[in-house]
Formats: sequence, C-alpha cells, structure tokens
Amino acid sequence: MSKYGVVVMGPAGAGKSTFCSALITNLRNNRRSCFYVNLDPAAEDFTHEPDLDIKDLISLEDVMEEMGLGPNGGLIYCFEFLLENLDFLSDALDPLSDEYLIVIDMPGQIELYTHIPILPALVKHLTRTGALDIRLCAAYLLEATFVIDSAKFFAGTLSAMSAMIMLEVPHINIMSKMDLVKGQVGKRQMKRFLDADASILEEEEAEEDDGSTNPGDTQTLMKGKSFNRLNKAVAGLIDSFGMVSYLRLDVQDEDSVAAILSYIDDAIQFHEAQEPKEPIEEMEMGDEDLP
Ligand SMILES: Nc1nc2c(ncn2[C@@H]2O[C@H](COP(=O)(O)OP(=O)(O)OP(=O)(O)O)[C@@H](O)[C@H]2O)c(=O)[nH]1
Ligand SMILES: [Mg+2]
Repeated sequence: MSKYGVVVMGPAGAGKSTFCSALITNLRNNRRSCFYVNLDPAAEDFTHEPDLDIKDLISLEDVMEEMGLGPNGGLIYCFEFLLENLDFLSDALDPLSDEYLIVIDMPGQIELYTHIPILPALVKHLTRTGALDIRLCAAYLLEATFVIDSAKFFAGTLSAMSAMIMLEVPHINIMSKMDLVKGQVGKRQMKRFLDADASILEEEEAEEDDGSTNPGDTQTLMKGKSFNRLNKAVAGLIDSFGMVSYLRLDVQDEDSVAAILSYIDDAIQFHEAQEPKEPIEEMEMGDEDLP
C-alpha cells in the first residue's frame, strides 16, 4: 500500500514551518489524517507538536558540543546520522495507512538541497517501492520579498531548480509571504515573476544601459558588466529548463493554503487512492439483482 507525503524545503526563514502548520490546520479542519515530521534539529517552537521529531534521535546542541562543530556542520552530521539510522523514520511511518498525508518540515540550510547528496538519499529511502513506498511531493518555498531584487530572485530560482533536478519527485515551487509585497510590485510584473520569466533580467540590464537607474546606488555599483553577463547566463539556464513556475501563498488565507494542498494532492494522486476499494455495484447490489 502506498503512502502519501510532502517534503517542505527552501532557504532559511522562507516560511516552511509556518506553511507546514497552516497545512496541518487545513487538513485537520477537513477531517483528514496527517502525520507531522520535524527534520530540523534546531527547531524549538511548534504550533502543532510533531508526531516525529529528529531531536528524539539526535540533538544538534549535543553534536555541536561533543564534535566541536558549528551549526551548519552540526546539521550535516545530524543528517548523516539519520541516514545511518533510517529505522527511526521507517518504524514510525510504516504503520500509517494511505489516508494520511505525511508532512515533512526541513531545515533551511541551502547546502542540504544543492551541495551534498544527503537529501536525495533520504528521499530515495522514503519513496522506494517495496520499502516505505511514499508518493512524495517536494514543495520548495521562496519568499516573495526576493522579487524586489530580481538577481536574488533568479538565484533563488536556480536553487529551486537544483532541488527539482536532484530529487526526481513531483515538485511544486511556492512563493511565500505574498502579503509582504502587496502594493510594492504590480500585478503584471508579479505574474512574470511567478512564471519565472527570465527576460525581466535582460530588461533591467537595458534600463541600466539607458542610464534610467541611479548610477550612484549600491545595487547599480554592484552590477558591473560581468555581473550582468552572469545574470544573463542564469536567465538562459532557467529559460532553457522551462519548467519553473511558482504558486502564490498567503499563509493567513485559508483558500490560498487549500489551493496549494490541492496541487500537492494532484501531484501525488492522493484522491485516486481514496476511492472505494470495492466496486460500488457489488456493494449496492442485493440478491434480487443477481442473475
Ligand atoms: N509576513 C509574513 N511573515 C511570515 C509568513 N510566513 C512566515 N512568516 C514569518 O517568517 C519567519 C520565519 O518563518 P518560519 O516558518 O519559521 O520559516 P522557516 O522557513 O521554517 O525557517 P527556518 O526553519 O529557520 O529555515 C517567522 O517570523 C514567521 O512568522 C507570511 O506568510 N507572511
Ligand atoms: Mg522551520
């Protein structure tokens, strides 16, 4: 029997835990079963208490103290330890039925998604047929304030793409904290960011060449010719991949959370598995209907 889950990823402070919490509230309000897994060994305060917490396996504080590591090195050590002790996950997740949505909250250290093969190994364990067999959707959050600096936004998009390619599971990108840019970015421009339309970068470069930006401001000073060339290359890469777009999230708005949940459900075909196991005719047919 398959299980269903979503792994919530993204840079530090993108709103992952807040989104997990809103998702769980929505699932519970709709009488759906969920199982909350916290894999961030540094997370302390939770709106919903996790059903499984990596801190019960290993403590980041202990690792830092005993191994003499900093917070990032400590986190990598914690994940390596988790990979050596996958029964911690299997024992808790294996008994869950296909009615559950497993919500996995990840830490924000970007190197986990881009530099080292820890996350692909973890995802392989979760999804392997014949083992946990979880149909997993990856949800990558980037916060909307990144659109204020388009070079930063496209760099963030590149890391979303990197996670997408590395994990090889259904993937959605989410632009979180939409409330923070209300009134700052026009609707049409925001739609272009949501579509990851990389021509935005080229237009900005043309504006700079026109001298329509202030040559004295720090951003313009930073953006020399080679920076522009780098941006163009990034834009070309995103364009040629052609598969990145964002769903908007306003975490305070129930409909916005519900819309994202339905994308997740579709990506993992959750509802298909919830259909009656017995054909309806057989359940409803009385003896008199038999030939
Ligand atoms: N305005 C606004 N603030 C938000 C939103 N979502 C999260 N925040 C705030 O952003 C901060 C970080 O949110 P978290 O949910 O902890 O982010 P995270 O991605 O889990 O952070 P790390 O686990 O540390 O990487 C908190 O102060 C939240 O209250 C949002 O939609 N709008
Ligand atoms: Mg968090």
